[in-house]
Amino acid sequence: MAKTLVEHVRAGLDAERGAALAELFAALADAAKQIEARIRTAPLSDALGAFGHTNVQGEQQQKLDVFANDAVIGAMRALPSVGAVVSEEDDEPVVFEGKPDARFVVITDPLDGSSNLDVDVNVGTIVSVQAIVAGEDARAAALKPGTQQVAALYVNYGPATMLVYTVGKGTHAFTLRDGEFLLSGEHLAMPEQGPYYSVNEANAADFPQAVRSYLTKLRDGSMGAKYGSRYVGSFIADFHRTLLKGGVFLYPGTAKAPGGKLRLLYEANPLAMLAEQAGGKATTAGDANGGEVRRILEVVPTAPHVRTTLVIGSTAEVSAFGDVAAAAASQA
Ligand SMILES: O=P(O)(O)OC[C@H]1O[C@](O)(COP(=O)(O)O)[C@@H](O)[C@@H]1O
Ligand SMILES: [Mg+2]
Ligand SMILES: [Mg+2]
Repeated sequence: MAKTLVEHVRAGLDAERGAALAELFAALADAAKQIEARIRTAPLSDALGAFGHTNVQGEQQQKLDVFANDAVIGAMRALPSVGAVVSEEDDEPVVFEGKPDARFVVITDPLDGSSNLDVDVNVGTIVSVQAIVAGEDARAAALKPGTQQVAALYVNYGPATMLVYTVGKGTHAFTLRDGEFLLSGEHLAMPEQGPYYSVNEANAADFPQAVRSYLTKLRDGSMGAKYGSRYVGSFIADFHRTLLKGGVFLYPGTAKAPGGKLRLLYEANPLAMLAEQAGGKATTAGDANGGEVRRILEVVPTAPHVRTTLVIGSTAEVSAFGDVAAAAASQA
């Protein structure tokens, strides 16, 4: 009989911590089941389309962004252990008063891949968990580097609904069946080198020279293999494939977003932790002059919605990017 999510989390940790995180994951899984049910029948209801409000990112919120946000916040509000939620959809942290035993701040992208919602393509939910250290307010607790994450998880609403998590003891996958997330992949190992690169090449003209040289290297076979290209446009879907098959996903700086598009706290950090726990790697993509490439998890966040450039995936490809960027910087 396949292990349930709660059983697996409890089994991997000491009793006290296991119980607290199992309770948190069970509540997140319940929120994910609500979101999954809404997405699955969305074309039959009025669940699709714009909500008619612009969020702190300047993006048109989709109705399902708001639904997913309410589902996650609602589930966290009910838990004594969660002091606040930092969400892509809310300008400021949502702080829950009157919780003396609060020990976690939950940081979330309630619905990732919103541009794909109306066309029935994979979307996801992303969560990072930071501890609230005594005397810290929610915002300070959230603005810690990714190395201090207590846990990270995502849900991929695809042909199957899958939940992938880490608490720093490997990366594990679960599949939803009959209302239960059941273990379907334990201690996932990202291949050291993979067949695909994934980037929005429509922005290629704006990419820093180092990124353009790197993409040429992936295309011309000088990495010892000729790569295929895959880009879904939902970070979760592109990451999930990279986790299972290997390769690399990049979101470098562009003219529109020189500092990158993806958000450090609730997109890059949790997936970087999951990647590293599966033997992969995640770095920034440097700046316009190929400048310093840094381990994502060591970047100190300056604000809840700060963006970052990103290169994430198999060690061979991500390390090769670091080498290309270093060479470009030495010539600059
Ligand atoms: O359309 P672009 O510029 O390639 O951006 C796609 C990226 O934007 C995102 O949709 C941003 O995430 P949200 O949908 O949560 O805002 C990522 O999922 C995806 O990787
Ligand atoms: Mg997102
Ligand atoms: Mg989102």
